[in-house]
Amino acid sequence: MIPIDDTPLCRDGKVLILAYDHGLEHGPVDFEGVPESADPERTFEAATHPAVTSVAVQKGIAEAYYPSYEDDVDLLAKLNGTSNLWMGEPDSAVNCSVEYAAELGASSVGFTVYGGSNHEIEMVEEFREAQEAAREHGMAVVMWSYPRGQGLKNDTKPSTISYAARLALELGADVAKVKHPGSREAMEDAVRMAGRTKVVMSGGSKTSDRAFLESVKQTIDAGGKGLAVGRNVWQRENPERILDALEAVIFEEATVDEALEAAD
Ligand SMILES: O=P(O)(O)OC[C@H]1O[C@](O)(COP(=O)(O)O)[C@@H](O)[C@@H]1O
Repeated sequence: MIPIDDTPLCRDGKVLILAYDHGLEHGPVDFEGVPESADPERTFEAATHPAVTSVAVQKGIAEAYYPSYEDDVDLLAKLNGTSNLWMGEPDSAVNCSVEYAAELGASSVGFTVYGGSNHEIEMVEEFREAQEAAREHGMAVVMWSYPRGQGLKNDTKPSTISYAARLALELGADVAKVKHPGSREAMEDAVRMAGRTKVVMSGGSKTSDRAFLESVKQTIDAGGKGLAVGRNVWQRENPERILDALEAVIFEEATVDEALEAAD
């Protein structure tokens, strides 16, 4: 574990990762509601908001767009990913090395592990290689810890999320990105299981401002350290407005009402 509070991934010990790997993970369907969102520059612009600690993208987007933003935005390079065209048991191809992520200017790396998948063994072995290489480069490691597979029917069950958080600690991640398990108590248990690994909530599909901010608030109140979010920011017509509200909830201990007021 490295002292990630001293890295750009954190601000005051908290984390707000703006994720934009959906073009690979879900495909163009995610850009349909707000067609401008297909342009990566729009998300890089949003990532210049002071609430955002890092932007998480795949190698190709980093190569093509990050050079114009490297002075203003911190880069988290996602090292693996799968398209929605893949119909097999959950798996994720490693498409970028830690060495290349460092060359691209990333200060941290992200890696998906599908615990419980029939491919868990290989994924964990690939994670080991990435985690140890990241240590050599002093880069923080964020695990997208998403238990899923044919044996797992409910991937947001509290016990599953606690296990996801624990997997991240056991395998050496600095940050565990997990789905919201449905209540503050369940998130508290996940935070407890993660020990010194910071827990951040995964944003999920777009919901109302209030519902989304309430889940983030629950995460912070449960001891979580922030959020890794995509659709709930850039699928909005005005990403800046929700980022203002997120800044209030995550970094300023605001209530949801106060945050909504601050954003208006
Ligand atoms: O849970 P799913 O549908 O596989 O979503 C994976 C996507 O969710 C994220 O982990 C977080 O983004 P969202 O906030 O949009 O859910 C992305 O990095 C990734 O592309």
